[in-house]
Amino acid sequence: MDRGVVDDDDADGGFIRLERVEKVFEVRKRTGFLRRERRQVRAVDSISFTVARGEMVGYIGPNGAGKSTTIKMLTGILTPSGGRLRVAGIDPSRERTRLARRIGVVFGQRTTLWWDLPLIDSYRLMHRMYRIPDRRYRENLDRCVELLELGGLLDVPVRQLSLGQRMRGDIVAALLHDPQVLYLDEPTIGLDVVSKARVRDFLRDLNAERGTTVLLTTHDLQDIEQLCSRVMVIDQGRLMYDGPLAGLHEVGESERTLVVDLERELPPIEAPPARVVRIEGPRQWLAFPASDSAARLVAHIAAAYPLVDLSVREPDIEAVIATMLHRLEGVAGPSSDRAVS
Ligand SMILES: Nc1ncnc2c1ncn2[C@@H]1O[C@H](COP(=O)(O)OP(=O)(O)OP(=O)(O)O)[C@@H](O)[C@H]1O
Repeated sequence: MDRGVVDDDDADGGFIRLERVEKVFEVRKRTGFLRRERRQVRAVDSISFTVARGEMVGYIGPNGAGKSTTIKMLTGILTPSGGRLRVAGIDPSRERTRLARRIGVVFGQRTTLWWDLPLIDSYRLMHRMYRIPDRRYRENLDRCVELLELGGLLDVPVRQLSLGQRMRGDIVAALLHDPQVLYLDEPTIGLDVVSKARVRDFLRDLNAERGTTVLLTTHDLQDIEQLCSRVMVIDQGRLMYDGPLAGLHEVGESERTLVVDLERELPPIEAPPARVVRIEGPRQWLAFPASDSAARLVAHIAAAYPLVDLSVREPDIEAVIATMLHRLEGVAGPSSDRAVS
């Protein structure tokens, strides 16, 4: 890192700001009986971006792309090997404790709650650990518990909670100290449809009411679609795309699928640009560009065909990214960052 000064909060246009940030890991690999080879893994490779205060941004990419490494640098757990990084004007690895008061982190696959304690005891411990003023703690707790419908679960030990309940419990824990930034790593993984909707509604309200800046890592495109106006795609440590989700669908040529149940077996539905890709009795599957409106297509089919039911299936995030990367490589070689605006 070049210097250790503390800037004002987003005085120069970014609440979260990365300039050519790198993280290189040294790994030793056994290559023979007593021989080990040293190798460098460039987990994050010269990434630059800014996130404005109050933005909700998706941060996605294939496994091993460098997402967690970025988040760990943003929380101060890891120190960058190069470049410059600031969150709310703070250099995370130098002032981790000061930063901790301003950020909240939720890891979908892990919990920050005490496994054997009732939920409320974990919150009480956090109240003390973060030295949250009593009134603020009470207000935040009451509000989060009400909105996430955890009232009846506060006395239940964490290990007895369902995954969805535990996840909501973790989100409350991350918000008790009123953080300005929230990092969410797979916050809806493994949740049922109702729990996913509840978590997404809550995050949307939090962002609208408090202006909390959110960086979201997910494998669920609907998380991005419903929460983020902007998405960044990282691959092999490099930023490959930064823009709206619709643009990612375009560059990834992704398609959604409309599953239509008709009253009876009929010839293939005609609704261009959608095309029928499968028919089984009265059920037909239609693929259409993911950047197109599903509502228009549904209205057209509903007006022209005898419908019983229909549903929309989202494209798989990995498939969208794979197509996008393939196209970019085809255009300008693997190190292209052309899509980054
Ligand atoms: N502590 C470490 N030591 C050595 N290599 C590491 C370490 N942490 C991560 N890596 C390597 O850095 C690269 C990026 O890993 P990272 O965990 O950031 O990816 P990710 O995008 O979060 O992946 P996933 O979606 O699987 O969680 C991978 O090649 C990984 O093996």
